[in-house]
Amino acid sequence: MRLKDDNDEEEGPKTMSHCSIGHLQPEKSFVIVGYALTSKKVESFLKPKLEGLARNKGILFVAIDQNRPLSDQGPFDIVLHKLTGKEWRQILEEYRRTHPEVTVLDPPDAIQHLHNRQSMLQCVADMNLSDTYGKVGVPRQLVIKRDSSSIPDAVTKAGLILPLVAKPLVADGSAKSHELSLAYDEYSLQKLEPPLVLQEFVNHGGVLFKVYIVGEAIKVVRRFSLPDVTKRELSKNAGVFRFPRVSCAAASADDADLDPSVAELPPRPLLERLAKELRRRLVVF
Ligand SMILES: Nc1ncnc2c1ncn2[C@@H]1O[C@H](COP(=O)(O)OP(=O)(O)OP(=O)(O)O)[C@@H](O)[C@H]1O
Ligand SMILES: O=P(O)(O)O[C@H]1[C@H](OP(=O)(O)O)[C@@H](OP(=O)(O)O)[C@@H](O)[C@@H](O)[C@@H]1OP(=O)(O)O
Repeated sequence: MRLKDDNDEEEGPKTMSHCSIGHLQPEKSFVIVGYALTSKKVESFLKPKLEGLARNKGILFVAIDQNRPLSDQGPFDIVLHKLTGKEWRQILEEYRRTHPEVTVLDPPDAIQHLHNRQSMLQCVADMNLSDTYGKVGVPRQLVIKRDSSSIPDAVTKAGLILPLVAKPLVADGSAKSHELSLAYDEYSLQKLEPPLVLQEFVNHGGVLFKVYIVGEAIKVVRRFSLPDVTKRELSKNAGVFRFPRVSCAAASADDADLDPSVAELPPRPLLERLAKELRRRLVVF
């Protein structure tokens, strides 16, 4: 896309935020990324450093005004969004229909199943990667749609082993969807609020890896996580413990002096296969 300056009559004024059109070279081609994100996400993601780096590579971020029709804004090469809700979904679908030349990251249909913790893991569970570089699996889990009094029985029938991590079924990015609990005993399970997913707690040495994938690029970061639960702790603890967001950006363990047995990053070939397979199955960019 060619972005000219403000006086260009052909293209009309651009809605620009976080960048000043006056600084642009009139004849330079820019990729224009319209973004629709929560203010929290703008703060954590659209850092001046990222914007500067992007601009040097010919990429401009432009805020989408959610109070104005999307078609009146732009033109965009890419629409980057992380908003949920039926109304926004319809706006994007309509925009995709009328602007097939614009890449929407990601199309609402493609990410719908990621808003539910059961369906989001299904394609991982369905994957049958050979065990050449390490195993890929999901914790054993059970979905409870309603009736908290039925949980202890359902857990016994499913043969799940305590402790269990309880996660809201809906994963829509809201603070509520991040409210996780750890249940140590069967009786306390009735205190949980469906709809939820119950997962067996998997000891993992108090460290986890977050894997970010963009195209062929794979970036792994190390984060502190929940500590292992020992048999002794399990026998002396009871009840449900709510835990705040663990493994967030502030919990980086990239530079921590860790035992090599937990610090070692997952093998690259495994991540590459996983990335390829997930992209194929999820049909996302
Ligand atoms: N089955 C489990 N066994 C042990 N720890 C778990 C389990 N599930 C989640 N955790 C812990 O809870 C944290 C949050 O889990 P969640 O499933 O919400 O991950 P997430 O979706 O990757 O989180 P985020 O939205 O922050 O990226 C994990 O980082 C991990 O520390
Ligand atoms: O809060 P941050 O900006 O850091 O981003 C977090 C992001 O929240 P947001 O996109 O809603 O803001 C989360 O998305 P939802 O599960 O809520 O959809 C999830 O992707 C986390 O892994 C991200 O943490 P990070 O991996 O970057 O540490």
